[in-house]
Amino acid sequence: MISSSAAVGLTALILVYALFKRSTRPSLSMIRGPPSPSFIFGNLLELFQRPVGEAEFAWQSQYGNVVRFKSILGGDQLFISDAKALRKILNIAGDNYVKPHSQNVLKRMLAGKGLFWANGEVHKRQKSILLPGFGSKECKAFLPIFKDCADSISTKWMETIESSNSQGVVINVLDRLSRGALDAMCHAAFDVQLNTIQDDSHPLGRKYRNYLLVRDLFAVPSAEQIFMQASLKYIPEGIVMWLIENGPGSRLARMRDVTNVVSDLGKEMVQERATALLESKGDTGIFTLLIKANMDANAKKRLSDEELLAQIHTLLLAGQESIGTTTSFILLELARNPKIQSMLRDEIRRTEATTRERGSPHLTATDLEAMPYLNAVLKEGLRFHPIGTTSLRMAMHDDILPLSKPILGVSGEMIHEVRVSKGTEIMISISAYNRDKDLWGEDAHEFKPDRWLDGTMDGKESPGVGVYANLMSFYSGPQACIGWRFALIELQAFLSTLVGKFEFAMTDKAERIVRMPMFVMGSMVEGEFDRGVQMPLAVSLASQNSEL
Ligand code: HEM
Repeated sequence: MISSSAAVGLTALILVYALFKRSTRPSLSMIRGPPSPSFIFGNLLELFQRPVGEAEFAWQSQYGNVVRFKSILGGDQLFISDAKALRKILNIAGDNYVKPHSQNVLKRMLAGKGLFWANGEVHKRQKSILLPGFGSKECKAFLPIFKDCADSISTKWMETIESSNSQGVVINVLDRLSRGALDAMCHAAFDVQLNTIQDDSHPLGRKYRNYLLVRDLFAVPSAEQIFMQASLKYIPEGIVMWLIENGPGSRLARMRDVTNVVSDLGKEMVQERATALLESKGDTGIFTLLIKANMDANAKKRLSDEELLAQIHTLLLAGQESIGTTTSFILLELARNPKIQSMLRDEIRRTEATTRERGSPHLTATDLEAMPYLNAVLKEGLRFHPIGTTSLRMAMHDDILPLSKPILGVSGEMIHEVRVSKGTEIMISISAYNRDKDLWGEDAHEFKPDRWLDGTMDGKESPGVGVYANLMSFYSGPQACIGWRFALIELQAFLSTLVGKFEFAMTDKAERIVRMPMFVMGSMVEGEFDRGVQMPLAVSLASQNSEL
């Protein structure tokens, strides 16, 4: 156990080192930003203990898309949501902006030395191995798997409604959606059928579900936890990793526990399947790509054993949390906006009817792609509720960031470009970019799928960031989400199936949903934070005739 005097000593060392480092770094003092309520915590408590967007949107509205705020011990950090600056950081000069080790140690602990963690050449090698598995054709081929998972979720919800003997029932929709996303990921990428939708007994299902989000891991961190997390940058990576791997505390123990379960499953899958997969010719399945790279004779293309397990872990983590949470936030918006929900259901029913007429049992990927309202709802959901809300990057060299729109400096002068010096940490705000009124309109803070259909978005100059619909939700540049096509098809399958069959309405608890910043954004009910993440909606069978 680490004694309290050792903790005090470590904190004192951090303090001295942080103050020394700060005095040697050129300041960003020309840039305006919010007053810091505390020298120790800076503005971090506003960002990490309050709902997502509360501080960010207020800063964006008052200071613009580049804001200086305080991290711990008076250190300056930049908060950026300006499209041109983001393009420079992520697309043009990506090699200069790396994931800082304060974040990377956690990512390494959560998912090993995989894509989430990797920087530079290691990242390029790892990504080039996996990319062929995430092409458009490859992802479309997963549609039957996604559809099966959506049908299984429907069956479970149907059983709950029938057993309640009432028209509708309150269901925490996030639960089965997360299980469905985990099952879909395992089946599509690794050909393993967990069936956690039906049965909660699989160890991975039980341990993994909502792993990142539950209260004992990342939800609503205490001030001390926020301080420790921010101070990791002042401690060498090796020491931090040792502390994470050996340190006391229930959060660390839980993280280690889950990592062990995933590693065991990964090793089992590799042992069982490696020989058969290696013999398969021309197979670009995700697991095959990983196994073949692990055996590659060329060291420059090889994936080590440790990296192979890390990719499995990374994909399970990324594929599950993201889809379950995004779908449940979109269902929340549909419950808040019955007219939008009804219009979407009408489009689903019309398309299903056409599909039946041509003798096809299910909507195909082409059908889903051709549904304007479904895709408008999806884009708006991703814009409004991007589950990865921020991402940290650190400048390796001095640089100049161009701006789409000048900002007012502290002395009243207009600033057209921002000078960043080596070591500057940048908080990329995905959520603020996605609400920038210059890009999305004066009603950017409204959930309005019509903006994608009524010409509002036409004729606007492309901001040049993002991989889908100019949104930052899947990030941008070489480190953008590898699974974005996979995610879109899965979201289309989940939404079209579930909204076609069920009607979603608000509940008292749903009125109290707040979006809390965790590793990814989570939905919690005000007054019930001790219950972790949830999305309690009233679910009933949708009437067969829903035309408005
Ligand atoms: C709605 C769904 C999803 C959203 C909004 C989303 C969002 C993101 C974001 C914002 C990042 C960048 C994180 C950062 O560097 O700070 C990212 C990276 C990543 N995502 Fe997703 N994601 C989604 C679904 C998926 C799925 C389904 C998979 C896997 C099948 C996946 C795999 C990954 C991986 C491996 C990375 C790391 C990529 C790299 O560093 O090159 N994601 N995702």
